[in-house]
Amino acid sequence: MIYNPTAGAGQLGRRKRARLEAYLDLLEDSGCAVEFRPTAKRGDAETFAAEAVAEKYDAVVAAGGDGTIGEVANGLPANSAPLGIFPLGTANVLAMEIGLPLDPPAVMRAVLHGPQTMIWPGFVNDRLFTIMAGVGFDAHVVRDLPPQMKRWFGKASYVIESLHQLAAYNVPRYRVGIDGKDYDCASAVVAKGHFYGGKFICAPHARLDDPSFEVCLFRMGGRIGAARATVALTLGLLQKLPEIELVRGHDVTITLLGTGLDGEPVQADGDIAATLPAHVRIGSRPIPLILPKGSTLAPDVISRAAE
Ligand SMILES: Nc1ncnc2c1ncn2[C@@H]1O[C@H](COP(=O)(O)OP(=O)(O)OP(=O)(O)O)[C@@H](O)[C@H]1O
Repeated sequence: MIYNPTAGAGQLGRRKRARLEAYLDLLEDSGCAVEFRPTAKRGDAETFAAEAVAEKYDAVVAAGGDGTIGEVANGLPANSAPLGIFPLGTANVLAMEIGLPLDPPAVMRAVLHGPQTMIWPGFVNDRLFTIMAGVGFDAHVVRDLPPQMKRWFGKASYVIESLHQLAAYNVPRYRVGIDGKDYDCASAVVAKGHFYGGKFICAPHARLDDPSFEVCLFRMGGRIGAARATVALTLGLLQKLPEIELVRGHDVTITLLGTGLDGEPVQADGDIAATLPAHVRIGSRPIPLILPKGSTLAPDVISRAAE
């Protein structure tokens, strides 16, 4: 189990540590031998995960938020043990995507007995992501959000930073090439999962187990465009906006339109992963992921739905 002690926010963070202790007790009570590796700094999770070969472990569990899961996934070797999740982060989007509840007994049941599926990660340049990558408004929010504010206010810090950005947003535009066809937009989310920033739906058809992306293009720029998209997303009405376009694809290139804004950020799974220009592609091999029983991504549920 690779554990990020800094994941999660303030008061809630302390409660999350209590949850972690409950996980560990339950695992030990059920007879599991757990090797527990807390991270000391950014990047440690990736280093630890590189040792998680299937011959040595039955599972490698990322205990933290989406950033920690992303680091673990980046480090996993080709013959890795399956990846499990103990959600202890601020947003926990991947846990929501697979339908994983947050209470320790349910999480433990999933890790011990849950089905597995293969998920196809994406890459931004050489950085792996599991849920989504984005440029534009959301990448600016992620880049400029002070870590201390995230610790104090948790999810609310994203709302505060979004309002701050809206007040002074100097919007660039991007050229997004999807499988060879170019689009011009003010923001773009290249999605592997359909949830975004919580239980908000951005790319309704994106699936972790599908080796393709659904790209959500935000055509309207400026503060009004960003504000409309933010409000519509939180109300579940994003797809009703005429300026939103969904495009499926496998290979995405993103460049800045115009000049003068060097170092434009690209966020992946809620952390800054690259600066433009960016090439976003599907990984060359899938990752084995442990699911909760009954997850809509579980292979048996999919085949039952197909019947
Ligand atoms: N010991 C550590 N000290 C400081 N930073 C760390 C440490 N271990 C990991 N990190 C970094 O902490 C960052 C945030 O972690 P993570 O995303 O898991 O939590 P979160 O931000 O609270 O959750 P979420 O991404 O679900 O909102 C990661 O980018 C990771 O690189």
